[in-house]
Amino acid sequence: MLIGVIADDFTGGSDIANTLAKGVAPEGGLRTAQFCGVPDSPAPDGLEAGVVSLKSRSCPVDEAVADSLKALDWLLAQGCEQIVFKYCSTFDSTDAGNIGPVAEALATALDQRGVAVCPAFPATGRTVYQGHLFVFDRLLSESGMQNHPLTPMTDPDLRRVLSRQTRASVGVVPFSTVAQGAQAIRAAMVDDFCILDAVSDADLLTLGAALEGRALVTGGSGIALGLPRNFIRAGQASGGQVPFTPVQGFEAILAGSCSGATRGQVEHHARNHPTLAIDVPAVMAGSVTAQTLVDFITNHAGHAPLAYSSGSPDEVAALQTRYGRAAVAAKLDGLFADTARQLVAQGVKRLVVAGGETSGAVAQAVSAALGVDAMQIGPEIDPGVPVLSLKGGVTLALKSGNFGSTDFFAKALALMEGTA
Ligand SMILES: Nc1ncnc2c1ncn2[C@@H]1O[C@H](COP(=O)(O)OP(=O)(O)OP(=O)(O)O)[C@@H](O)[C@H]1O
Ligand SMILES: O=C(O)[C@@H](O)C(=O)CO
Repeated sequence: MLIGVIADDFTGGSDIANTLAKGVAPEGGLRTAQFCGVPDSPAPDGLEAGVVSLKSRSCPVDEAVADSLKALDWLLAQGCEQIVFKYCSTFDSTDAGNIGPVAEALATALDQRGVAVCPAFPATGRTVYQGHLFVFDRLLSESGMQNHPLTPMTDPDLRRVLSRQTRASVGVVPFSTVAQGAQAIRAAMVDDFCILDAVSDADLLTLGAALEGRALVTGGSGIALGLPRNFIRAGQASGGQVPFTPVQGFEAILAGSCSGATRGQVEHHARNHPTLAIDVPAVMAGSVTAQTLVDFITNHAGHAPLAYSSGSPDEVAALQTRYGRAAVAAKLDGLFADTARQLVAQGVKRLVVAGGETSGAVAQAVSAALGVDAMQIGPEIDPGVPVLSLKGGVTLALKSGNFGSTDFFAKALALMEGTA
């Protein structure tokens, strides 16, 4: 392996695996697989990039650092020459972490300064200008992310946000420097951490060239856009993916994301498909369980059934006040994981999941049930979301909360069975 990624959640892992597998013309991408957690055996032969997906975005800082360092050790043991720490394109974190402490631990372990920090992902509207993060035409803090259930983002100034999470120096390489090209960018990367402006894919390709040979890079999936070609041009990689085989069979959609995009997708899907709105107080009381969801799904197999907990910011806030933020999240993650486990036992073939935490819980349950940790990267459903193929003819789609078009759920299921 040449590029090794440590992703702080599973949808983010899928997102960057998709970028690395696709690459850009004319070189194309790298042979890439996504792993559920840190594997305890070597990677399959022939891979050029590997993405270790962790659930380290919202866990305690010490755990996030320890898991990330373990992932680093495994990736280095697979021969990786460049490590990417992948976090959310909306920089999801709190003043306690986990982006700063994890980035700092990785930089120390790899003895790196001048480490790139760039969450830009222009294809989904995330751009960085003068060190400030935008989602389409809004600053991050006015984009809806200020209401996120676990990591509310109320400050769009990434230098300030990251400085609250680390003692290291944080600087900005502004757009005017990025526009001057790779050499100017490299010369300007003098701080411990350097927030890199990028407003287009062309900027990301310039950054990719500037980051050639760096042992550590951090960012959203966009920062990986220009990295495969460095290895392909140097003759170290040849690229090309394992062809995707569509699968038929019973299907389910599970949504735990409360983001605006997911709630729009839920509303759209509910117009023409069987839909179960999960009663969260009943889940907390134990009267709605995984069995409730599985019964609903199996009763509606063949009609794209959706079970969702997604609620509005007011509903989420009320539930968190009543039960505690962590308690609701843990209960719902457990519910979705148990549901996925039972669905695998019943032979589910196509499973679409919305939300990073939710996807982590589900993907871990599915991979454990199937006894696999490597997932092959299939066709892209929407920017940042590929179909994943697992052993046993099971396909997964792990959708970041805010990604995907309104008809994402039906589109994903159709692509999995080759009818899109
Ligand atoms: N109705 C609800 N009330 C309170 N919390 C909820 C509710 N529904 C889901 N949650 C919790 O909110 C969190 C949503 O996070 P998740 O990462 O799955 O989605 P997201 O943040 O929109 O996605 P992403 O991380 O990809 O942007 C989960 O921990 C989930 O358990
Ligand atoms: O970068 C993003 O926005 C996504 O890959 C993600 O990490 C959301 O969970």
